[in-house]
Amino acid sequence: MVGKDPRMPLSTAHVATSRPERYVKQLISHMSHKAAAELTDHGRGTIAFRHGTCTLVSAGDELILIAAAADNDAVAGVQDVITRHLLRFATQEELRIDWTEPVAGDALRIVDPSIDDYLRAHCTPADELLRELAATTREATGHAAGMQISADEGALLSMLVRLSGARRAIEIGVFTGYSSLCIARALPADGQLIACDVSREWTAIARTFWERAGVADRIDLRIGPALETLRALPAEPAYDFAFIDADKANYPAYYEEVVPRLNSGGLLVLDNVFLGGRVLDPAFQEESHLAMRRVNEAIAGDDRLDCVMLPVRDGVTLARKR
Ligand SMILES: C[S@@+](CC[C@H](N)C(=O)[O-])C[C@H]1O[C@@H](n2cnc3c(N)ncnc32)[C@H](O)[C@@H]1O
Repeated sequence: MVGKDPRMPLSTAHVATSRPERYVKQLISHMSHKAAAELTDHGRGTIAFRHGTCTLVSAGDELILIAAAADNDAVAGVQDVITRHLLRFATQEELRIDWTEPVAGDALRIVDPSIDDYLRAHCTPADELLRELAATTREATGHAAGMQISADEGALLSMLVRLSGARRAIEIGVFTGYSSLCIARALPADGQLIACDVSREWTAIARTFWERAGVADRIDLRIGPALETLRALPAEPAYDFAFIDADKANYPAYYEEVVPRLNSGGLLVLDNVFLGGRVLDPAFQEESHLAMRRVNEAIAGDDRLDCVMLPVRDGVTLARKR
């Protein structure tokens, strides 16, 4: 992180246009003489100026711009350069470029609190056993209990496993077993979940709840660094569902190991892809931030996968193998 306050305000703009891709290319090509400008294969570009960055995304009939810099004045500088050039390039249409007020990455509200209350009130609620597991986790693990997935995310996992008809699943990051329980219960009786974690202490709680739920025989708990566990599995496609929710710095490696092992039509789910909004804010440069940006970028550009990123809790990516 840089300086005392690591946050960098960022601001976005959606520009309606029939030629977003062309503007991304033009901006990148023009700016590459004055700044570090880079174009990816999938219509996204980034321009790193001395005082800030701008990410450009061609999205259907929209050009999405994300400007970030050290302070509001510097954001305004990035906005100004991009706006002026875009208006100059748009000789055949009149563009409207309205930037949002700058906000720091870790101060973003992913979902409005009222919507959040409303959606929680309209999901199938967690049953008694899941509620007891959440309460036991709070009692036994204190602060760490915040790592547990929420009831609505658990319901989403169960729904996805059932919808995908998955039989064989892998989970990376068990903790006290909430997500494993949601996945395992949604598998058929002869289904199997390989559950990876390093902690014997936390997964001991998980085991008691899996027993009580009657799914312990479907769960194969592997204690040890998950990367080693994954690498020890046969490299061919064999799994229908994978959930990644462990140490963030290893997300790119987990993704690399999981995708080849997924069957065609198999689903990869990743939790915490926003890192509390920090992925958007270039001031955050810890290993976990860099890794999450890298994996988000890689998945979006991966021709083996179709993906959507959902604003569920701290961000959930669904990637289906083609
Ligand atoms: C966010 S918690 C998982 C929460 C869980 N999915 C749930 O629903 O409660 C992350 C877990 O990853 C585990 N973990 C961290 N580093 C790991 C590693 N290198 N290999 C395997 N597990 C790891 C931690 O022990 C912790 O239990």
